[in-house]
This record gives sequence, structure tokens and C-alpha cells, in this order.
Amino acid sequence: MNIALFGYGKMGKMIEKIALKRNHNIVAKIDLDATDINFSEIDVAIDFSMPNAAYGNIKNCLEHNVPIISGTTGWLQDYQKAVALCKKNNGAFIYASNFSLGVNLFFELNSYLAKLMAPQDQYGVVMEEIHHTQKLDAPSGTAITLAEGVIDNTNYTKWKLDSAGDREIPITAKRIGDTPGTHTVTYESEVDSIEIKHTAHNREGFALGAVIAAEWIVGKSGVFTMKDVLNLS
Ligand SMILES: NC(=O)C1=CN([C@@H]2O[C@H](COP(=O)(O)OP(=O)(O)OC[C@H]3O[C@@H](n4cnc5c(N)ncnc54)[C@H](OP(=O)(O)O)[C@@H]3O)[C@@H](O)[C@H]2O)C=CC1
Ligand SMILES: O=C(O)C1=N[C@H](C(=O)O)C[C@H](O)C1
Repeated sequence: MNIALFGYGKMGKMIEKIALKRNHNIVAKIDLDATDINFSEIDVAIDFSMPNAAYGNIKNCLEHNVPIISGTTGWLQDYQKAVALCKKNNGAFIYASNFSLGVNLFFELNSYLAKLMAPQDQYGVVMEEIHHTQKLDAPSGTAITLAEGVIDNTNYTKWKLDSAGDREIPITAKRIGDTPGTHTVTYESEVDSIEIKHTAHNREGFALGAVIAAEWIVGKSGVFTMKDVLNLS
């Protein structure tokens, strides 16, 4: 498969390594608003760029009939526009806040736990995410997906960074060293705590998931999620 990388930073480089091992070709590495992209040679594009660049890259690919996988976080105010554009162009598009198999299993566990906890009013939920100091957005996209999993299954109504009001989920975002990504969901009562945690040891899981999604999407049309790719519930 011929893959174009939009964003050739920490994730772009890791994706290149894994894609080459899986016998794919990297035909373009795009770090800025490039205008001379040869879309006709691209089977699928993978975008791990920056919050202010992601939507433009996705739009560019969809308008050139190139399937696009996006892992960039912090651009979700434009997500519905990307969905509409994909449908209009009969294109193919996946956004995931986290492409690793482990985190996608963790999302399922989070939703299941939220369902169990919904009637237990003596518990309140709090979330924490820890990432490297170069991360631009807070809270992480993964923490937002986890909060949405709780909101969908309980009477919590929204999430907020740091302190939160009644029926709001407080998310604490810490930036420490080169931490690849650690997410904790804790239910606290006066007598005990129930905690689930995912710790990424490196970026390989994210990159492998993105390449698997790219392999999966070629030949399809529609807006998909990692649930579709991994065949989860
Ligand atoms: N969904 C997931 O599983 C994961 C998502 N992420 C997300 O992926 C994104 C990238 O992460 P990471 O690789 O660590 O970040 P980096 O900062 O290491 O890399 C981002 C790259 O994007 C480049 N860039 C800037 N503008 C554009 C543009 N217009 N088009 C294409 N590329 C551009 C930057 O170039 P330059 O340096 O020249 O500005 C840089 O090389 C983040 O949003 C992060 O949150 C990260 C890990 C996993
Ligand atoms: O910026 C990162 O590094 C990461 N970003 C994603 C997020 O915002 O959730 C995924 C992962 O946690 C690493």
C-alpha cells in the first residue's frame, strides 16, 4: 500500500517504521501546508499533525478521494464538518483519539464500569491524564473519549478541566517528562475508591493501530471508528 504521512514528528516517524515492516511504501512525508502533493499515487493517508492543521489535511485528502486516518487531537470543533465532507465526497475517514488496541479495550471497560456505577450515587468520578511536556492540547483526546463514555452511561452531563460542578467530570491534565500517555478513571466514595488505569509504555501501540486502520479502510467508503476496525461491540 502507498501511504502518505501528514505530520512527520514523533508519531509520523513511528508509523513509518511500522508501515515499512508491514511491507508498505511511504510515498509522501508532509510537515507543512504542502501544495505539490501527488494524490494519484496515494492509497491512504495518515494524519498525526497538529490541532490547527488536522482539518485542512483531512479536507485536502477527502477532496482528492484519498481515504484518511486521523489521530491528531484538539481539532474536534471541526469533526462534524469532516463527517459531512466525507459523506458528500463518498470518501472514507476515521478519527480516533487513541489508536492502540489496549486503549480501545480500556474504552470498553470504562463504559462497562460506568454502567455499573450509574445507580451508585455515593461515588463520584474523577479522571487524570499524564503526557509529555510537548503536548499542545489538554485534556488529551483520550481523556475526552473516556469522559464521553461516562456521560453516555450515567447522569454526568459534561467534563471540565480541573475543578467541576455538580454532575460534571473533573479532568486533571499533567505534563511530565516524556510520558507517552497514562489515563486513570477513579470512582471515589467516603469509604473506598475504584480505579481503572491504562499506561502506554511507548508510542508503538498507537502507531500499529493507525497502520492497521489504514490497511482496513482501503476500498471502503464511510465514516468509521476504531470499534469498526477492531470489531468491538
Ligand atoms: N490518536 C492517537 O492514537 C494518538 C494521537 N496523537 C496525536 O497526534 C498528534 C501528533 O503527535 P506527535 O507526533 O507526538 O506530535 P509532533 O509535534 O512530534 O509532530 C507533529 C508534526 O506535525 C507537523 N505539522 C505542523 N503543521 C503541519 C501541517 N500543516 N501538515 C502536516 N504536518 C504538520 C509538525 O511539523 P513542524 O515540527 O515542522 O511544525 C510535526 O512534525 C497530536 O495531536 C497528538 O495528540 C499522538 C499519539 C497517539
Ligand atoms: O499527544 C500525545 O502524545 C497523545 N495524544 C493522544 C491523546 O491526546 O489522547 C493519544 C495518546 O494519549 C498520546
